[in-house]
Amino acid sequence: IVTERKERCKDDGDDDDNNDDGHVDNVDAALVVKITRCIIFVLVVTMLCKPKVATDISYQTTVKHEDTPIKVDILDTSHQDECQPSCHDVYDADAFVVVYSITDTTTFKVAQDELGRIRSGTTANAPILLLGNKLDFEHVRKVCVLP
Ligand SMILES: Nc1nc2c(ncn2[C@@H]2O[C@H](COP(=O)(O)OP(=O)(O)OP(=O)(O)O)[C@@H](O)[C@H]2O)c(=O)[nH]1
Repeated sequence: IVTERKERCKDDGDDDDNNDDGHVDNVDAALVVKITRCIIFVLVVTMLCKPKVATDISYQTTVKHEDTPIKVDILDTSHQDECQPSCHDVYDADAFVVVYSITDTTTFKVAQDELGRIRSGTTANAPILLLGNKLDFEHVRKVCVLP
C-alpha cells in the first residue's frame, strides 16, 4: 500500500506538502504495521482457540458425587480416519469413556486401538470405562461376549 502511494505521488509530480517530509508516508507505514499486527494477532488467537478436529464437541457439565457437585469438562471426540493421538488433547484427561457399538465390529476394533493409545500415553493410569451401546439391537449383535 505504501509503495503504491509513493508511486502515485511520483507520477502526479506531487508537490503536496504533506509528503515533502515523508510524514504522511510514515503515518501510513505505522498504520500498516498496526493493521498487520492486528491481523496476525487475530489469526494466532483463532488458531489456538479452534478445536483440533472440527467435529469434536467440547462442553462443561456438573455431576453429583455423594451430594457434592463436581464440574466436569467433556471432550466428545469424533472418530476420524487416520486420526493420531495428536489430533486430540485428550491424552491429559483425568478419565476416559470409550464407546463402541455392539452391532459394528469396526467400532470395537477402534475402541481397542484407543485403549492401547490411552494406556501407552502419559495417562496410563487414568480410569477407563469401556461401554458397548445399542443393546436394544441385541438381535443384530456383531461383537460377541464370552459366556
Ligand atoms: N438405537 C440406538 N441408537 C443409538 C444408541 N447409541 C447411539 N445411537 C445412535 O447412533 C448414532 C450415532 O451416535 P453418536 O453418539 O453420534 O455416535 P458417535 O460415535 O459419537 O458419532 P461421531 O461423533 O459422529 O463419530 C446416533 O443416531 C444415535 O442416536 C443406542 O444405544 N441405541
